[in-house]
Order: sequence, then C-alpha cells, then structure tokens
Amino acid sequence: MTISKPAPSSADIGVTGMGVMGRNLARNLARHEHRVAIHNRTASKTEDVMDQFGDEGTFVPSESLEDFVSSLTPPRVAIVMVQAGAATDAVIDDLADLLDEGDIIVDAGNALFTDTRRREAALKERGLHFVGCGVSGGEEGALWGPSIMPGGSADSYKRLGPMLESISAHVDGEPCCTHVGEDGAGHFVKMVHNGIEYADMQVIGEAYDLLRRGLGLTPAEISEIFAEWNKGDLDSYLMEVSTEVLRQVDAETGKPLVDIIVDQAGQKGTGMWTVQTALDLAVPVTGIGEATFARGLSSAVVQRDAAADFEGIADEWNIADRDAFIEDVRQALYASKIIAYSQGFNEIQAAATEYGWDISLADMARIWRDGCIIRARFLGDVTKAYDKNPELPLLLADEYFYNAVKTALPHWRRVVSLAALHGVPAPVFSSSLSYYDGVRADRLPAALIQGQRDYFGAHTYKRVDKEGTFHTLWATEERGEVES
Ligand SMILES: NC(=O)C1=CN([C@@H]2O[C@H](COP(=O)(O)OP(=O)(O)OC[C@H]3O[C@@H](n4cnc5c(N)ncnc54)[C@H](OP(=O)(O)O)[C@@H]3O)[C@@H](O)[C@H]2O)C=CC1
Ligand SMILES: O=C(CO)[C@H](O)[C@H](O)COP(=O)(O)O
Repeated sequence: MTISKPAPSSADIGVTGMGVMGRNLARNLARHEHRVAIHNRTASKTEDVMDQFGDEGTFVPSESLEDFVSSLTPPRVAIVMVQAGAATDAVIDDLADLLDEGDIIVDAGNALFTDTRRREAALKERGLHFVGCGVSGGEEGALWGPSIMPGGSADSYKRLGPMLESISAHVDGEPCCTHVGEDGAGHFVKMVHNGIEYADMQVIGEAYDLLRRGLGLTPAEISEIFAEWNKGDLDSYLMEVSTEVLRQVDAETGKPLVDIIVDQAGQKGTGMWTVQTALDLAVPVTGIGEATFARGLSSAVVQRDAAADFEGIADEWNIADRDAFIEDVRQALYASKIIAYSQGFNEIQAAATEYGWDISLADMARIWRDGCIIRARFLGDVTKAYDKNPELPLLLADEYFYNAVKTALPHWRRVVSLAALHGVPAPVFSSSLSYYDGVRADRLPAALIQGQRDYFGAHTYKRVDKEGTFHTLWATEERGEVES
C-alpha cells in the first residue's frame, strides 16, 4: 500500500523502527486494541507491515517522522526500536525536535544504561520524559508477550505502564512488566538479564560438551536428556531451545546441525557491558564473565589456530556409571546456574545503591518468569527468596538455594575434576565452584596479597587483632610495623 497523510491525534502510541522487534511490538500493541502509529526510516518497511499485518488492528502509518508525531494523541508516547548507539541518538534527536513538553520518548532497544542516563537528563531539560525500557523475548516474545523492564520517572510509568503491561507476558494474571526504577534502571536490569543469558547458555553448552565427550553421546541423545531435565528444576526456555537445536539435522549433509555450525559464538555487547559494569561496581560476576570470555575465546581464530596442535596430556574417558555421570552433570549445571543468577542479582543490588534506584529484586525475578529469554521455572523460586527477604546478601543465603547447592556439591566437584583431568574446558562450571568456595571461605589468600601490596607499594593493611591501618617497614633490617 502507499502511505497517505495520517489524521492528527489518531493514535494512542507510536513505534518508530519497523525491524524485527519494532514491527512485532507494534502488532502486539494493535492486537491489544491500542491504535498504533508506525514509522520506519525506510518507508517500504512500513508499507510492508501494512500489507502483511494491516488487518490485525488499528495501525496509523506515516512516511515522515513529522506525520508520525502529529498522528500521536498528546501527551504523546513514541517508542524507538532501532539499533543501540548512534542510530538511537539520531532518532531521539529528531523526535525531540518535534515533540512538546510532557511527551514521552521510550527507547526499547538494548541501550547502554549510561547512555540512557545521559539521554534522560538532556531530555528532562527540554521538558520531555525519557524512558529507557528493556524488552526481552526476541521476535516471538515481542509479538506474543515479552518481559518488559521500563525505567524513567514514576510519572511516565503512570501513562505508559498500563499499555506496556497489556502487551507483556503474564504469569498467574500478573504482568511481566513493572516500573524498575528511575532513569537508566530499566536498561541496567535488561543488561544484567542479557549477561545472565550468556551464563545460562554457556552452562548448557558445558553440560552438552561433557556429555558428548564423556559418554560419546550423539546430539540427538543429549537432546533427549535435556528434554528430561527440562521437566525438573532446570525447566527453562533456553533448555528447550537447546533441545531443539541439538535434535536438528542438517538437510544438506544429514549430519546434526550443531556439527555443521561454525563454533565461534557471536555477541552484540550486552554481556561485555555487564562484565565491564560489574568491574566498575566491584561485584564479582564470574559466571557471566567466564561466559563472555568463552565466546571471545571461541572467536579467537588466530590463537585457536596457533594452539590447535598443543598436547592436552589428559586422561581417556572411561565412565563406568552412565546414569551417575549424567546426574553429576545435571547437578553441576544447576549449581552453576544458581551462582550466575546470584551474582547477577548482586550486580543489580550494587547498582541500585550506587545510582539511588529503588529496585525490588523480587519484582525483577517476577517479571523474568515469562516472556524473556531467561524465563524459567527456577525464577519462581528466586521470586519467593527475595519476597521472603528483600535484603538477601546473596541468593545462596536463601535456604532453598543453599540446600540445592549443598546437594549439588559432590556432583559438581566430581564434574569439575573430571573436566580438568580429561582436558574439557568448563569455565563457568569451574569458576562458579571457585566462587562458592571463595565466598564461604574462612580465610582467603587475600591476606598475602595485602602483604605483597604493602611490600612493594606501601599500600598498608589492616590487622585481625586490632583497629587501624598498618605498614611494615620492609626496606629496613628490623622490619618494624608503623600505624599509618
Ligand atoms: N532481535 C532481538 O532479539 C532483540 C533486539 N533488541 C534490540 O532492539 C533494537 C532493534 O533490534 P532489531 O529489531 O532486531 O533490529 P533490526 O536490524 O531488525 O532493525 C533495525 C531498525 O533500526 C532502524 N535504523 C537503523 N539505523 C537507523 C538510523 N540511523 N535512523 C533511523 N532508523 C535506523 C532500521 O531502519 P531501516 O529499515 O531504515 O534500516 C530498522 O527499522 C536493538 O537495539 C536491539 O538490540 C532487544 C531485544 C531482543
Ligand atoms: O536482547 C536479547 C534478548 O533479550 C538478544 O537476544 C540479545 O541481544 C542477544 O545478544 P547477543 O547477540 O550478544 O548474544
């Protein structure tokens, strides 16, 4: 269809960016009886949406951004769904010039939360509301009910919230959408969601690799094991996805598709942002970190080529009890997953303190129970844990999760040892176990590190037996101690 000029104030909400996500969010809004203005830089995409889906609800298409804005009913709500970074800045700038005081711009892309804070502050000065809003669920989620994580002011949520809640996924009648917190809080939580997504995918990958190498199982056999696991504590969308991928056969070669796909994992940057930000906040997110580095290692072609002939000097696999090994791997996967989530929630907690965001961790777990990529039965238990104690210092301090990890421990230790002995990389399984042993340790070798720092840089240390800060005069013969 060709697009004609829309009637002024004929839409309740608008979406600009008719890519994979934007068009489906617009269709979801239209299906929920919102009149949706739609626009795309390349007008043919808007026409395409109208041709294919125009009869699904009330769409108000525009060719120009000016028409798009004038078709919105004041106070206007315009959702931007374009690439993060420069593209988002460009669209926001153009929109801001056309909007009036009190109007709301929603950035629903995967923006870096510091960009969101900058944009919110700049637009506030112009009297505009800016809402950085995480959306998860991929193409299908956007269409049928994503998990939605809006930040921005509580005032903008009053206008925006009911529309977003109407299109989100629901669990027991509760929307998987809530006001996360002020300014960049929504995008922060979405970033950590994606970081956790990386860790969750990696632990499933490590389980697959160990089952395949340890027992010589085929991808189809592992798919069946995963399907079984998916009926219990590990029940999750990513487990389901893995089951599907592993059972897929390549039509051209007749081989398992997973053997045909090049083993170099891509990344768009949200996992890396989660790790970089965690370092800034001094929160150890070892699971997410190792998962992100594992993707990096997989794509480090030059280094992998150079190391391809290195000896492993590893044991040959000879597992006597197949079922016991499968259970070991399942337990290692579950425990490592709990650690990764525990660390991710700690990162959100730390950011809430740093930026003054009033984020309910229970609500974050609640809105991730469905719609998003990390949706899982497990998140119902995480919700309960934070409902019971919103101040939990770490998820593992909850009795349910502590017991789960305690039960998993012997299995987990066996798997990590076997992986090391047999030369199978299991970076998240093993680093998560180290985190667990580190966080529960009575004494850590950090005392030696403090001594080393004091020796070469007079960085001082504290003593276990008295208050104060001390320095040993290492360069003197007496090596006396002074209080500094
Ligand atoms: N795909 C996914 O599963 C998910 C994606 N996201 C996030 O959603 C956002 C959109 O992703 P997705 O829909 O997959 O992307 P697509 O590549 O499918 O679409 C990108 C859209 O951005 C528009 N665009 C790009 N550059 C500009 C620009 N300079 N000015 C105006 N418009 C521009 C494109 O317009 P044109 O047609 O003219 O090129 C197109 O409409 C991203 O931030 C992404 O990270 C979030 C959750 C899940
Ligand atoms: O946001 C998402 C889901 O919530 C995307 O699926 C995510 O961007 C995928 O990330 P990457 O390409 O880095 O694996």
